[in-house]
Amino acid sequence: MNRSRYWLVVPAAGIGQRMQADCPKQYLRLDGRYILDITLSRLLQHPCFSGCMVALHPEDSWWPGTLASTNPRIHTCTGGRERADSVLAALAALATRAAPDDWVLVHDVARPCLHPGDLDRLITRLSGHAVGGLLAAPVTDTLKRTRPGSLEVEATVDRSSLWRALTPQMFRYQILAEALVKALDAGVAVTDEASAVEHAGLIPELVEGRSDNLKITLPADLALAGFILGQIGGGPSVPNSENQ
Ligand SMILES: Nc1ccn([C@@H]2O[C@H](COP(=O)(O)OP(=O)(O)OP(=O)(O)O)[C@@H](O)[C@H]2O)c(=O)n1
Ligand SMILES: C[C@](O)(CO)[C@H](O)COP(=O)(O)O
Repeated sequence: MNRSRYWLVVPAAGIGQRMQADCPKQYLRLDGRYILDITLSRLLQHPCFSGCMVALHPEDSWWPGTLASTNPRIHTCTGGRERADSVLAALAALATRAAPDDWVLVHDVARPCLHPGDLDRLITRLSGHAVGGLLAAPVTDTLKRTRPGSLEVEATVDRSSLWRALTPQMFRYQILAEALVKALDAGVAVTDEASAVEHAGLIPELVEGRSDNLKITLPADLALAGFILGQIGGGPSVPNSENQ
Protein backbone atom coordinates (compact mmCIF):
# COMPACT_ATOMS: atom_id res chain seq x y z
CA MET A 1 0.00 0.00 0.00
CA ASN A 2 1.29 3.46 -0.90
CA ARG A 3 1.53 5.46 2.37
CA SER A 4 3.44 8.41 0.94
CA ARG A 5 1.79 11.77 1.33
CA TYR A 6 1.65 14.52 -1.29
CA TRP A 7 2.86 18.07 -0.76
CA LEU A 8 2.45 20.99 -3.08
CA VAL A 9 5.24 23.53 -3.60
CA VAL A 10 4.51 26.65 -5.63
CA PRO A 11 7.45 28.93 -6.43
CA ALA A 12 5.94 32.42 -6.61
CA ALA A 13 8.92 34.62 -5.78
CA GLY A 14 9.66 35.76 -9.33
CA ILE A 15 9.39 39.39 -10.37
CA GLY A 16 8.10 38.78 -13.89
CA GLN A 17 10.76 40.88 -15.58
CA ARG A 18 9.83 39.67 -19.09
CA MET A 19 6.16 40.54 -18.54
CA GLN A 20 7.05 44.24 -18.07
CA ALA A 21 3.98 44.88 -15.91
CA ASP A 22 3.81 47.21 -12.92
CA CYS A 23 3.49 44.23 -10.58
CA PRO A 24 4.84 40.66 -10.61
CA LYS A 25 2.90 38.68 -13.23
CA GLN A 26 1.30 36.35 -10.66
CA TYR A 27 -0.62 39.39 -9.40
CA LEU A 28 -2.04 40.35 -12.77
CA ARG A 29 -5.73 39.49 -13.07
CA LEU A 30 -7.64 37.24 -15.44
CA ASP A 31 -11.41 37.59 -15.33
CA GLY A 32 -11.02 39.60 -12.11
CA ARG A 33 -8.91 36.98 -10.27
CA TYR A 34 -5.21 37.05 -9.47
CA ILE A 35 -3.26 34.52 -11.55
CA LEU A 36 -1.83 33.23 -8.27
CA ASP A 37 -5.34 32.52 -6.93
CA ILE A 38 -6.36 30.76 -10.14
CA THR A 39 -3.26 28.56 -10.12
CA LEU A 40 -3.59 27.60 -6.46
CA SER A 41 -7.30 26.90 -6.64
CA ARG A 42 -6.89 24.63 -9.67
CA LEU A 43 -4.14 22.65 -7.92
CA LEU A 44 -5.95 22.35 -4.61
CA GLN A 45 -9.07 20.95 -6.23
CA HIS A 46 -7.14 17.67 -6.25
CA PRO A 47 -7.90 15.84 -3.02
CA CYS A 48 -4.43 14.31 -2.52
CA PHE A 49 -2.52 17.20 -0.98
CA SER A 50 -1.61 17.24 2.72
CA GLY A 51 -0.38 20.82 2.52
CA CYS A 52 0.86 23.57 0.28
CA MET A 53 3.93 25.81 0.58
CA VAL A 54 4.14 28.96 -1.52
CA ALA A 55 7.51 30.71 -1.83
CA LEU A 56 7.10 34.50 -1.95
CA HIS A 57 9.49 37.32 -2.80
CA PRO A 58 10.84 38.97 0.39
CA GLU A 59 9.31 42.30 -0.68
CA ASP A 60 5.96 40.91 -1.83
CA SER A 61 3.21 43.32 -0.76
CA TRP A 62 0.39 41.77 -2.83
CA TRP A 63 0.02 38.39 -1.09
CA PRO A 64 -2.16 39.66 1.83
CA GLY A 65 -4.76 40.81 -0.73
CA THR A 66 -5.19 37.38 -2.29
CA LEU A 67 -7.87 34.80 -1.63
CA ALA A 68 -5.15 32.19 -1.10
CA SER A 69 -3.80 34.11 1.90
CA THR A 70 -7.05 33.35 3.77
CA ASN A 71 -6.80 29.60 3.16
CA PRO A 72 -5.50 27.64 6.18
CA ARG A 73 -4.19 24.87 3.89
CA ILE A 74 -1.72 27.27 2.27
CA HIS A 75 1.51 28.26 4.01
CA THR A 76 4.21 30.64 2.84
CA CYS A 77 7.96 30.99 3.09
CA THR A 78 10.48 33.45 1.69
CA GLY A 79 11.82 32.51 -1.72
CA GLY A 80 15.35 32.94 -3.02
CA ARG A 81 17.34 34.54 -5.77
CA GLU A 82 16.57 31.93 -8.46
CA ARG A 83 13.60 29.60 -8.92
CA ALA A 84 15.61 26.65 -7.58
CA ASP A 85 16.48 28.62 -4.41
CA SER A 86 12.77 29.31 -3.90
CA VAL A 87 11.89 25.63 -4.30
CA LEU A 88 14.63 24.65 -1.87
CA ALA A 89 13.36 27.21 0.66
CA ALA A 90 9.87 25.73 0.37
CA LEU A 91 11.23 22.21 0.89
CA ALA A 92 13.10 23.41 3.98
CA ALA A 93 9.89 24.95 5.30
CA LEU A 94 8.16 21.56 4.89
CA ALA A 95 11.01 19.62 6.53
CA THR A 96 9.26 18.97 9.85
CA ARG A 97 6.11 17.65 8.13
CA ALA A 98 7.31 15.75 5.08
CA ALA A 99 8.79 12.25 5.23
CA PRO A 100 11.75 11.32 2.97
CA ASP A 101 9.60 9.21 0.64
CA ASP A 102 6.68 11.63 0.48
CA TRP A 103 5.91 13.18 -2.88
CA VAL A 104 6.44 16.84 -3.66
CA LEU A 105 4.69 18.37 -6.66
CA VAL A 106 6.32 21.63 -7.75
CA HIS A 107 4.21 23.88 -9.97
CA ASP A 108 5.00 27.36 -11.32
CA VAL A 109 2.56 29.99 -10.09
CA ALA A 110 2.73 31.35 -13.64
CA ARG A 111 1.01 28.24 -15.09
CA PRO A 112 -2.68 28.79 -14.31
CA CYS A 113 -3.97 26.64 -17.19
CA LEU A 114 -3.05 23.25 -15.74
CA HIS A 115 -5.80 20.80 -16.70
CA PRO A 116 -7.10 18.65 -13.80
CA GLY A 117 -6.81 15.57 -16.03
CA ASP A 118 -3.07 16.20 -16.48
CA LEU A 119 -2.55 16.62 -12.74
CA ASP A 120 -4.42 13.43 -12.03
CA ARG A 121 -2.55 11.46 -14.70
CA LEU A 122 0.84 12.67 -13.45
CA ILE A 123 0.03 11.52 -9.91
CA THR A 124 -1.43 8.19 -11.01
CA ARG A 125 1.42 7.34 -13.40
CA LEU A 126 4.25 8.22 -11.00
CA SER A 127 2.90 7.14 -7.61
CA GLY A 128 4.71 3.76 -7.79
CA HIS A 129 7.91 5.27 -9.24
CA ALA A 130 11.12 5.26 -7.20
CA VAL A 131 12.24 8.75 -8.27
CA GLY A 132 9.48 10.74 -9.97
CA GLY A 133 9.10 12.78 -13.11
CA LEU A 134 7.29 15.60 -14.84
CA LEU A 135 4.63 16.63 -17.28
CA ALA A 136 6.09 17.37 -20.70
CA ALA A 137 4.82 18.10 -24.20
CA PRO A 138 6.44 16.87 -27.40
CA VAL A 139 8.12 19.56 -29.49
CA THR A 140 5.96 20.13 -32.57
CA ASP A 141 7.84 22.80 -34.55
CA THR A 142 10.83 22.29 -36.83
CA LEU A 143 13.85 23.31 -34.81
CA LYS A 144 16.83 25.36 -36.03
CA ARG A 145 20.20 25.76 -34.34
CA THR A 146 22.12 28.96 -35.03
CA ARG A 147 25.80 29.70 -34.79
CA PRO A 148 26.51 31.14 -31.31
CA GLY A 149 25.65 34.84 -31.20
CA SER A 150 24.27 34.92 -34.74
CA LEU A 151 21.02 34.43 -36.62
CA GLU A 152 22.62 32.26 -39.28
CA VAL A 153 21.17 28.76 -39.37
CA GLU A 154 23.75 26.09 -38.65
CA ALA A 155 21.47 23.04 -38.70
CA THR A 156 17.96 21.64 -38.43
CA VAL A 157 17.71 19.68 -35.21
CA ASP A 158 16.05 16.26 -34.96
CA ARG A 159 13.01 16.83 -32.74
CA SER A 160 11.84 13.21 -32.53
CA SER A 161 12.98 12.80 -28.93
CA LEU A 162 12.67 16.41 -27.75
CA TRP A 163 10.07 17.48 -25.19
CA ARG A 164 9.13 20.75 -23.51
CA ALA A 165 9.41 20.48 -19.73
CA LEU A 166 6.21 21.59 -18.01
CA THR A 167 5.08 21.59 -14.40
CA PRO A 168 4.02 20.03 -12.07
CA GLN A 169 7.25 18.13 -11.54
CA MET A 170 6.80 15.37 -8.98
CA PHE A 171 9.67 13.89 -6.96
CA ARG A 172 10.29 12.13 -3.66
CA TYR A 173 10.99 14.73 -0.97
CA GLN A 174 14.48 13.60 0.00
CA ILE A 175 15.64 12.89 -3.54
CA LEU A 176 14.58 16.35 -4.65
CA ALA A 177 15.99 18.23 -1.65
CA GLU A 178 19.36 16.50 -1.90
CA ALA A 179 19.53 16.85 -5.68
CA LEU A 180 18.83 20.59 -5.52
CA VAL A 181 21.51 21.17 -2.87
CA LYS A 182 24.04 19.15 -4.83
CA ALA A 183 23.31 20.87 -8.14
CA LEU A 184 23.35 24.36 -6.67
CA ASP A 185 26.60 23.64 -4.82
CA ALA A 186 28.10 22.45 -8.10
CA GLY A 187 27.02 25.64 -9.86
CA VAL A 188 24.78 23.76 -12.30
CA ALA A 189 22.04 25.84 -13.98
CA VAL A 190 18.86 24.43 -12.46
CA THR A 191 15.88 25.70 -14.43
CA ASP A 192 13.59 22.90 -13.30
CA GLU A 193 13.53 20.17 -10.63
CA ALA A 194 14.21 17.41 -13.15
CA SER A 195 17.54 18.95 -14.17
CA ALA A 196 18.76 18.74 -10.57
CA VAL A 197 17.59 15.13 -10.29
CA GLU A 198 19.32 14.30 -13.60
CA HIS A 199 22.52 15.91 -12.32
CA ALA A 200 22.31 13.57 -9.31
CA GLY A 201 22.45 10.63 -11.73
CA LEU A 202 18.79 9.64 -11.45
CA ILE A 203 16.30 9.25 -14.28
CA PRO A 204 13.03 11.20 -14.17
CA GLU A 205 10.10 9.89 -16.22
CA LEU A 206 8.04 12.02 -18.59
CA VAL A 207 4.25 12.00 -18.52
CA GLU A 208 2.77 13.55 -21.64
CA GLY A 209 0.78 16.66 -20.82
CA ARG A 210 -1.33 19.15 -22.74
CA SER A 211 0.53 21.76 -24.74
CA ASP A 212 -1.83 24.47 -23.43
CA ASN A 213 -0.28 24.25 -19.93
CA LEU A 214 1.16 27.66 -20.74
CA LYS A 215 3.72 29.49 -18.60
CA ILE A 216 2.72 33.13 -18.69
CA THR A 217 6.00 34.83 -19.55
CA LEU A 218 5.49 37.61 -22.14
CA PRO A 219 2.70 40.22 -22.38
CA ALA A 220 0.97 38.33 -25.23
CA ASP A 221 0.67 35.22 -23.03
CA LEU A 222 -1.88 36.90 -20.79
CA ALA A 223 -4.69 37.00 -23.36
CA LEU A 224 -3.82 33.48 -24.48
CA ALA A 225 -4.07 32.19 -20.90
CA GLY A 226 -7.45 33.90 -20.55
CA PHE A 227 -8.65 32.18 -23.71
CA ILE A 228 -7.39 28.76 -22.60
CA LEU A 229 -9.03 29.12 -19.20
CA GLY A 230 -12.28 30.03 -20.94
CA GLN A 231 -12.04 26.79 -22.92
CA ILE A 232 -11.04 24.43 -20.10
CA GLY A 233 -12.99 26.15 -17.30
CA GLY A 234 -11.66 28.58 -14.69
CA GLY A 235 -12.53 26.36 -11.72
CA PRO A 236 -14.02 27.25 -8.35
CA SER A 237 -12.26 28.96 -5.43
CA VAL A 238 -9.68 27.20 -3.29
CA PRO A 239 -11.29 24.54 -1.08
CA ASN A 240 -10.56 25.33 2.58
CA SER A 241 -10.54 21.88 4.20
CA GLU A 242 -7.23 20.21 5.10
CA ASN A 243 -6.50 16.68 3.85
CA GLN A 244 -4.10 14.96 6.28
N1 LIG B 1 13.67 33.71 -7.68
C1 LIG B 1 12.60 33.14 -8.22
C2 LIG B 1 12.35 33.21 -9.62
C3 LIG B 1 11.22 32.62 -10.12
N2 LIG B 1 10.34 32.01 -9.29
C4 LIG B 1 9.11 31.39 -9.82
O1 LIG B 1 9.46 30.41 -10.78
C5 LIG B 1 8.42 30.29 -11.76
C6 LIG B 1 8.93 30.29 -13.18
O2 LIG B 1 9.75 31.43 -13.37
P1 LIG B 1 9.56 32.53 -14.49
O3 LIG B 1 8.46 32.24 -15.39
O4 LIG B 1 10.90 32.80 -15.06
O5 LIG B 1 9.06 33.76 -13.59
P2 LIG B 1 9.75 35.13 -13.26
O6 LIG B 1 11.11 34.88 -12.69
O7 LIG B 1 8.79 35.85 -12.40
O8 LIG B 1 9.83 35.82 -14.68
P3 LIG B 1 11.05 36.57 -15.37
O9 LIG B 1 12.10 35.50 -15.59
O10 LIG B 1 10.49 37.11 -16.62
O11 LIG B 1 11.52 37.63 -14.40
C7 LIG B 1 7.44 31.42 -11.47
O12 LIG B 1 6.33 30.82 -10.85
C8 LIG B 1 8.21 32.35 -10.56
O13 LIG B 1 7.40 33.08 -9.64
C9 LIG B 1 10.60 31.94 -7.91
O14 LIG B 1 9.80 31.39 -7.16
N3 LIG B 1 11.74 32.52 -7.41
C1 LIG C 1 10.17 24.93 -14.65
C2 LIG C 1 9.84 25.45 -16.02
O1 LIG C 1 8.58 26.04 -16.04
C3 LIG C 1 9.80 24.29 -16.98
O2 LIG C 1 9.44 24.72 -18.24
C4 LIG C 1 10.87 26.44 -16.49
O3 LIG C 1 12.12 25.84 -16.53
C5 LIG C 1 10.85 27.72 -15.68
O4 LIG C 1 11.89 28.61 -15.91
P1 LIG C 1 12.27 29.45 -17.25
O5 LIG C 1 13.46 30.24 -16.86
O6 LIG C 1 11.14 30.35 -17.59
O7 LIG C 1 12.56 28.46 -18.32
